[in-house]
Amino acid sequence: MYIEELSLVNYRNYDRLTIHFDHKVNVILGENAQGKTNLMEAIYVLGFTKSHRTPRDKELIQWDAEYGKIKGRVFKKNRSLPLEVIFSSKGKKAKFNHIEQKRLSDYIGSLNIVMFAPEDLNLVKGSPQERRRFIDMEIGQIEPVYIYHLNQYQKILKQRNALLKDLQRRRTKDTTMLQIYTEQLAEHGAAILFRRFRFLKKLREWAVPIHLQISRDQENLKIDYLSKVDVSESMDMEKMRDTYLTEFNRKEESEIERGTTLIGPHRDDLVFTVNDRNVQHFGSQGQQRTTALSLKLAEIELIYQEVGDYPVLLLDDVLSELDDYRQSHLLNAIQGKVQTFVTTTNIDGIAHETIREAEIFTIHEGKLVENNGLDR
Ligand SMILES: Nc1ncnc2c1ncn2[C@@H]1O[C@H](COP(=O)(O)OP(=O)(O)OP(=O)(O)O)[C@@H](O)[C@H]1O
Repeated sequence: MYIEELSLVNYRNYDRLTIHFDHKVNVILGENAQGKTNLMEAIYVLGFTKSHRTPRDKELIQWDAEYGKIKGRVFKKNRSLPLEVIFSSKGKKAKFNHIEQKRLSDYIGSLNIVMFAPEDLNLVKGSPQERRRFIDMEIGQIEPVYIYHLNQYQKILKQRNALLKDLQRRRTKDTTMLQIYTEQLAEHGAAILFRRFRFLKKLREWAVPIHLQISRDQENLKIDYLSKVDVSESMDMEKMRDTYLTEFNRKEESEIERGTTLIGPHRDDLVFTVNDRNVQHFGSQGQQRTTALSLKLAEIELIYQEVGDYPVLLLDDVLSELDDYRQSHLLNAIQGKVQTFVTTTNIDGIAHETIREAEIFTIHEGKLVENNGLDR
């Protein structure tokens, strides 16, 4: 799939902008703080209806404007489809093929995106929350029902934690309501966990050989799921739910004492091992970067396998962070098959032929000042 056209109205530092993109590689060139990342973010938001940089949608609307709009035309499966996401003080709306989607989970998946930004290089080293976010976003766009379970889970978790705090304060023994929340949490928790295991199994199939190749046959990558509950990939969803229920019952007293939910997918993590050493704690920066790159490349292939179309790839300021070898591995892997957007302040630092053939858009203060691409 690829984006044919993008229009912005009152989005961040863009008043109005319409761009027609090349279906291969597009370079967004500009000095610092001109709006390169804002443009990448807009594409990301068109796919996910939320930003990768902020949880606050209000920040996406241009200062002093009433609303902000992103419109795009995506070519996939031989059709050109209009997408639209609008933000205002009343909330956000997402339209697919001119029809407003009631639930955002019905919209997500319309445009598949893989983003690789400098902060992703910290995926291995960063907090468990970052790794959970990574799997959640990826599963969500392949299987939107996952988003429904995640949203439900978060809602119930909040209510359950409030109740646990209340029980802690009141020191009551009546846990009828807690039981109801526990059952609901176990149900959605198992739906999440089951899909995470399934996703990881497929991710490994791609990421392990890619990692071996990038490391010139030197590094064996392992990806494990870390849970506080004794669950395994071979369990079915029902068994996972029962395991959660048993564990919640066992932990009930300590949960009330602590006033919070102690187990569940919101506490889980991923562990990356290279040649039997934990990369997070013992990996070199190079190994951590190779791991992040292998995961991103694996994601691209996995989306192709699952949805039958390559996603759009956003490389925000990341190429210059990779050494020449990793840079050309990445660009060789996507060459000719994945529509790619690259931001940079200086194109000279990227020698690869893919970039030399790219369409180049120069951005200055939220305006497209030059489009000197293929017809240079
Ligand atoms: N809601 C908003 N309304 C108007 N302008 C905004 C808004 N949010 C951010 N900006 C402006 O957008 C600009 C930053 O753009 P962006 O983050 O895309 O920079 P960039 O071109 O990627 O630069 P760098 O290379 O430094 O990352 C800043 O000038 C900032 O003031």
